[in-house]
Amino acid sequence: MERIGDGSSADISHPSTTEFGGEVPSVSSNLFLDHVGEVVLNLNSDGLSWKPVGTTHNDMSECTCLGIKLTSKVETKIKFSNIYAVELINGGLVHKAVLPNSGGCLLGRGSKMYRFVVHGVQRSKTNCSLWVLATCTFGHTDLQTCQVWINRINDSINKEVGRPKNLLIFVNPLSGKGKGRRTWETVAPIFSRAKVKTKVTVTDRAGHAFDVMASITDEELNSYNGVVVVGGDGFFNEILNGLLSSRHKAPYPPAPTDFVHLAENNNNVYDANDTIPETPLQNERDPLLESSGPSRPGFSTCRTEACADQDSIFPFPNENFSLGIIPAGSTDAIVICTTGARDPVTSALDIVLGKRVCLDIAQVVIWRKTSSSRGAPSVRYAASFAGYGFFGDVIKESENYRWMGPIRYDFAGTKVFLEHRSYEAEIKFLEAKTENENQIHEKDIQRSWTRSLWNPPKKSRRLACCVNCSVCSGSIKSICTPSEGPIKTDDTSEALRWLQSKGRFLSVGAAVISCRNERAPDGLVADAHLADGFLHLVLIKECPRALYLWHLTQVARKGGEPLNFKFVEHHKTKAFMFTSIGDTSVWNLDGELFEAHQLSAQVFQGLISLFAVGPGV
Ligand SMILES: Nc1ncnc2c1ncn2[C@@H]1O[C@H](COP(=O)(O)OP(=O)(O)OP(=O)(O)O)[C@@H](O)[C@H]1O
Repeated sequence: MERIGDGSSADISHPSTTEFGGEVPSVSSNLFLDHVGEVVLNLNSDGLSWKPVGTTHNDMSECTCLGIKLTSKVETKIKFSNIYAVELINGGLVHKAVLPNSGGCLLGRGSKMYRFVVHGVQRSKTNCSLWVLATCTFGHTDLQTCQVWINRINDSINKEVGRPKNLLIFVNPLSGKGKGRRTWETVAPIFSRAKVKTKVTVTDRAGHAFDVMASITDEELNSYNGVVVVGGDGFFNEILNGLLSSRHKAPYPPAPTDFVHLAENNNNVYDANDTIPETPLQNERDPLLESSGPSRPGFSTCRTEACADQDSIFPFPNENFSLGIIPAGSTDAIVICTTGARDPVTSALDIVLGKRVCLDIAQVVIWRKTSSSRGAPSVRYAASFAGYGFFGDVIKESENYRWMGPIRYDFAGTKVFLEHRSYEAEIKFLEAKTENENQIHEKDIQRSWTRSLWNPPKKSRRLACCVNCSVCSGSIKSICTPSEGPIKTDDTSEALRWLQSKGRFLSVGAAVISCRNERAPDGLVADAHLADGFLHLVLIKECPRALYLWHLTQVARKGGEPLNFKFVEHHKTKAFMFTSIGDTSVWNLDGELFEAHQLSAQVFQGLISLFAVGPGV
């Protein structure tokens, strides 16, 4: 064991074992810990541990430190994986111990010390999804001793893999009733403390971030470890599309054999198995989006020449590049699904600590905006949800009440619910391996449900996504494995079979993830996972308003069973094609609106890496 210090502090004992699995500590010295007194601080390969001089472990169970009450001896250690910064602070007094029996010599009044702060995190005691900051101030009369400790700790945390060093940040100042900038100011010190370089862009219009992401060269993008969005789901969607639109090369989603798309202007026949063309697909502006800003794009594409000419050096998935979200929006479903909380500090800490999960992404191809349009197809990406009918109408209506802030969704939702509109459509979807099993299971439940309306149905088997989710990690071996998609139509080993649902629908939804949010605590589809490689189609057939209300109340209830109704179909699928018949609603993609008379969608498993740990249960 190596000792740091000039011997001015009290003698240290030489523990033969430590808190870390019996390993002998490599470094140890006596320091003064704020609010505790003199401690023996040990550093070994896992982290730091400390013990007040002259106390036993049992005494430690009552000690107060880190600005919080420590309730057990296990909290007298912190792993390097939970430390994000260490810094020297101005000399000053180290406060006396709060424990009368902390032992050792306490500093007398007026004794000056050099001090350094270890910035760490720990899980909240009341909500296991939340990180709380845990700071620990150590002092010593010798500056050199402090400096050696700082260097040692820094060396160790620099060895932690996957921590970002350089990030591109986009702040939407208008998110969630104008709280984007304030949210960034709250968490910015975490990034500077962790010595993460940030290039911050506060957007000045809708589409600004999309333009930057679409036009930035791959070379410049590669100089960053990721892009962090300070805003809501819609803003994240904008950046996701800016990132992928010009870089993600993949065929269109598979389509039923009878599908042909003839584009009028150039007589091009688009085959669903074509790779998406490199040239801009569509430069029309989406009239639905006009009201939101003067130059908001319909997410066509705006690649600059500089970018268009080069071969992509930006693979997906990309283990060196992750997206991050610091929630500041009105819904923040993606953050809630990926962190289990809606807390800017937790998200910022996940980012600086380099925690990552893989995220499925849906590619949506709009073949026809209206029944008569014959333009070339255009492509968008979604991270959480694509919804039509009720979901589209609510977002469209809510745009008129943006000034209300998040409450606009409740207001618009009530209005649209009372109108009770349904839309005729045909949905063809690929049969998933488990589909038969699901259908049988769901039919059983539906039968029992309709037989006895007053008895609650048997709970369906649910396996919600969680931290270290076995479904997601079973599907994706590591974040650097290539994604499974696209789905191949010529895959003879397992013939693709198309199933169909046709009729009048109150809504058609495809959830990529569970879409948990404050109005739907289990999400729209409770057992949709972050990276299960499936789209979860939820088709709500026309039904009496009272039953639809019943369904909605189940969505809004923790432990509710919104899928267990006769008029609700739930299908896990890899791809689907939607065609409207007659009147059309609008589509809502991660909260963003667009028109589509006909579209197809497929999922890319684990396409994106996101700074998060997954939801606590
Ligand atoms: N400076 C800006 N001015 C106007 N609109 C902007 C600006 N920057 C981004 N936007 C657009 O604002 C829209 C909504 O943003 P965001 O998703 O952050 O907030 P929200 O709608 O309040 O939250 P949520 O999507 O979670 O419901 C996005 O589509 C984004 O393109």
